[in-house]
Amino acid sequence: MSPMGIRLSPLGVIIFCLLGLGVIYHLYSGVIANRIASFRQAKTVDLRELLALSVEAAVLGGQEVKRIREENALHEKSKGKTREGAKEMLTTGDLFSHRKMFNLIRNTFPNLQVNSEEHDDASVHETSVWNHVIPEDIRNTISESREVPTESITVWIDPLDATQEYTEDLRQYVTTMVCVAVDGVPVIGVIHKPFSAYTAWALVDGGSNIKARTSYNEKSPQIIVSRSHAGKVKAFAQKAFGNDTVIIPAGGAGYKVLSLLDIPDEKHEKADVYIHVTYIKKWDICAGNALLKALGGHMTTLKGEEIDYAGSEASEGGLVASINMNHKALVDKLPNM
Ligand SMILES: Nc1ncnc2c1ncn2[C@@H]1O[C@H](COP(=O)(O)O)[C@@H](OP(=O)(O)O)[C@H]1O
Ligand SMILES: [Mg+2]
Ligand SMILES: [Mg+2]
Ligand SMILES: [Mg+2]
Repeated sequence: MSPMGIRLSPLGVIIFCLLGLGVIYHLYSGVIANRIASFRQAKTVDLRELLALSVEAAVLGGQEVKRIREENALHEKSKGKTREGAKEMLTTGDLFSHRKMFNLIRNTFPNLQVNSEEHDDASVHETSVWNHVIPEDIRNTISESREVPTESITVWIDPLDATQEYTEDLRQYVTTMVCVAVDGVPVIGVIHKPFSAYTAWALVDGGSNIKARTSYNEKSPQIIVSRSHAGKVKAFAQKAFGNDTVIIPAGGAGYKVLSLLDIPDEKHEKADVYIHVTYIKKWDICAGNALLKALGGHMTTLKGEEIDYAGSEASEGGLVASINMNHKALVDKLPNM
């Protein structure tokens, strides 16, 4: 007899414990499975998968950008001012594209550090997850997977580049962009043009679906610059390359990088060098930097320093981008800011 007068059968105790464990397992099996899955995928990510996911995210974001423009439902507002005092615009296109792009990437790889230009205060539940199907063009170009530690990755998203031009209905300048940096070095770049359904992608030391043009004018380069955040870039370029230098003002950092490459679009302007002299953010330039790097080109600060795509969003020191020319000689021609 037990002290309480109740006799405990050992078999009964065992059955009771097993039942208890069963109930606990039933209640928490989902949680446990998720923990195991996230522990497994916490360690490494395949860059080829991440490239395919980045393309998918840029395309899906682009669909939102296009839809909102076509419905004329931009609801534009100012979210602040740049250091130089220009209005920083936010539209429904930026926000809806952000929701698609950010959530698709985070739902697929919950442990990745993803930095988007936009934020979603409404925290809308967007549950889409990538289907892990790598498109044929990527599989044909990049035959192997490449695993890297998850903790070394920073993803930069620009859900809508050239928002100013988007509000002015200058659709050709608009892009969506995804960039993946490993230890701060840009390795994946995706620039998507929603209004012409064109996507450029590249994985450094892996492959790309875009090439450099066959020739560039190194002596008297045509310089592509910002049209809405120009600062003193025109005088800067003329000081370096002479008063007759052809300056092409254009919207969007993504658009300007593509203008240096061999893009199959007659209407997309062509330039030899891209220069920006005001402050800019890493989501604006990382994808272009990765694309150029993959094709043998360069994007640096105006002093020729590499840009570190880890840490804060700020990129000080302006930028100069070129391909198939002597980048160091180009930097040496630039005046001191
Ligand atoms: N001085 C500045 N401060 C903050 N953002 C800047 C900037 N100059 C350019 N940008 C951003 O860089 C992108 C390209 O600019 P531009 O078209 O003038 O060349 C734009 O991105 P978003 O449209 O994504 O905001 C723009 O907002
Ligand atoms: Mg913006
Ligand atoms: Mg941008
Ligand atoms: Mg943007």
